Amino acid sequence: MLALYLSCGAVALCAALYVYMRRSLTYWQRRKVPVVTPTTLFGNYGPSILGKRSLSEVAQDIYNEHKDERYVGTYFMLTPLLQINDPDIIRSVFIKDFQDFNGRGMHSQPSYDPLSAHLFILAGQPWRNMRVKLSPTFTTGKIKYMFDTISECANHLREHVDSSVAAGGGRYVENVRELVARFSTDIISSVAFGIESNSMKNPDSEFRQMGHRIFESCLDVNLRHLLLFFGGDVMKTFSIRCVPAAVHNFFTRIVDEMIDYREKNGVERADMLNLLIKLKNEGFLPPDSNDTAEEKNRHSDVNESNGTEARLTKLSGKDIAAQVFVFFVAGFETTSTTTSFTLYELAKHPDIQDKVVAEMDAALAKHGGKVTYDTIMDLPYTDMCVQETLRMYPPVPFLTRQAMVKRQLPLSDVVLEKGTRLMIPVRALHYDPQYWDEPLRYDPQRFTEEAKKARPQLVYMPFGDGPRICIGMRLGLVQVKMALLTILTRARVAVAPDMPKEVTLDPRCILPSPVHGCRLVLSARK
Ligand code: HEM
Repeated sequence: MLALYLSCGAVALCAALYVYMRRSLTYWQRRKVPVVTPTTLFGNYGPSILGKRSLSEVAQDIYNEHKDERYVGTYFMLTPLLQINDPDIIRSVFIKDFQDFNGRGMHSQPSYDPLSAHLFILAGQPWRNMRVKLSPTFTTGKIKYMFDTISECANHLREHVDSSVAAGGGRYVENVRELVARFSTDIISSVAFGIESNSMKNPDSEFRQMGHRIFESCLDVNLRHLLLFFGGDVMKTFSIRCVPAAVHNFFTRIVDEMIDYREKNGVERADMLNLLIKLKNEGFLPPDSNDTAEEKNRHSDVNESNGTEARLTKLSGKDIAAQVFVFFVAGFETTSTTTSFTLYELAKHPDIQDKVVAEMDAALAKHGGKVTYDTIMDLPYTDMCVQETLRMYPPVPFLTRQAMVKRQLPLSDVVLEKGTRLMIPVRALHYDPQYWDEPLRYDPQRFTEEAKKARPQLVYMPFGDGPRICIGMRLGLVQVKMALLTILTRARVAVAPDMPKEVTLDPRCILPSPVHGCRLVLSARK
């Protein structure tokens, strides 16, 4: 009898589960939204969940198959995800109707996971307050203020290239992806934490190890990334943090110690931690004499109107830890990916490399042989190359937004429930032949002022757009150009013979990571 009850119970459970799944997977159909047929267990993201294709490549496949639709309903397992293909709708979501779409749909749980309360994850008023506070940290004036620290890291990179070239008798082979990851780690740990991580000299430095732990492709890390987007309730129920315990403990300990040390010893240093400690003690940062007129205006707007609440609230030690943590996470992998892919493309295109190097030599001659902030700003062609790299290899290949209220999707009659997630397939837009002639070809000329004006808005967004645009964009570009200048003024780059002809991205990594690294031959310049 018991066996009969158990069998009936199991059948009823399976039937209920089946009905629930079928109902979940007809969410878009019921709203008359064009839909990509999902599979029962994984929705439309099976290849990505199974580690066969990256999330952004799946979004790109969906885009290519459905690009006549302005938006298309998909499912991440059972979670509805509306993919937006139309740049006009994207513009409304990012800019015009931003107040209703200001979240990313990620989960912050400060009570047991203080590092998750950072700018990238926060939404609504807490995000707004934090953004108002942190924006003055990234102005031109503040980047100039940190420039000497960046230069010091570049000196270590130069010494490394010089000594390796000399040791190799004039040339050597290096995985530049790892090399520039070490350089970026040194910069971010130095400008954000005020700590010399010394990764250039010691590839196993603690900061470099943490970088590996955060982005390594393993089940633990991949699961946390997915849960951050799609499993807030699971994270809450089981008190799961956004990063493994070792990473959490490292960052919280180090920031506590640094704040304590600086406050006790009255230490001031030209870095972000210094600025954040000011935000902790005074609540706001005064404008800098080196800021542009636009930055100064924005600053006074912020302090006089909507910034009042933000101005009065002071940052806590935990807030500081979360923000420097996100500067590290958002700042090191993005810049090192961009630098290494630019070097790779220049190695494949010697004519473009010649033009870049000639421009660098001319800029150095103009600035008395010194690498200053102005030297870096005097590299317009190099900048076009970097922009083209960011088109072909966007370090953040998809973006998300979340409806903060029940409302219509702009320029449509679809009603979105509060909490609905939107997916913006950045990489797919960057490769659409409708906007980019021969998209597989590396061509910096796409970024002349005329070419940029001729293109529709919001088909190119390596830094996102609107009020949530990357806060570290200018700092990131300075870092990338500094690395390029340091390497290319010492050595010529060519693709190593053992590098495959085409780049294959690791399908298990959330950010683009070439499976075979990026092996280049560096030869002393004549
Ligand atoms: C080439 C380098 C970089 C690229 C391509 C990049 C790209 C991006 C993108 C696409 C976003 C999302 C924007 C959106 O949703 O509209 C973002 C946000 C962000 N980035 Fe960057 N980033 C870079 C460098 C940096 C650096 C150096 C830092 C800090 C040191 C940084 C800190 C952040 C932060 C804190 C956010 C969250 C902003 C917010 O939500 O208000 N990024 N970045």
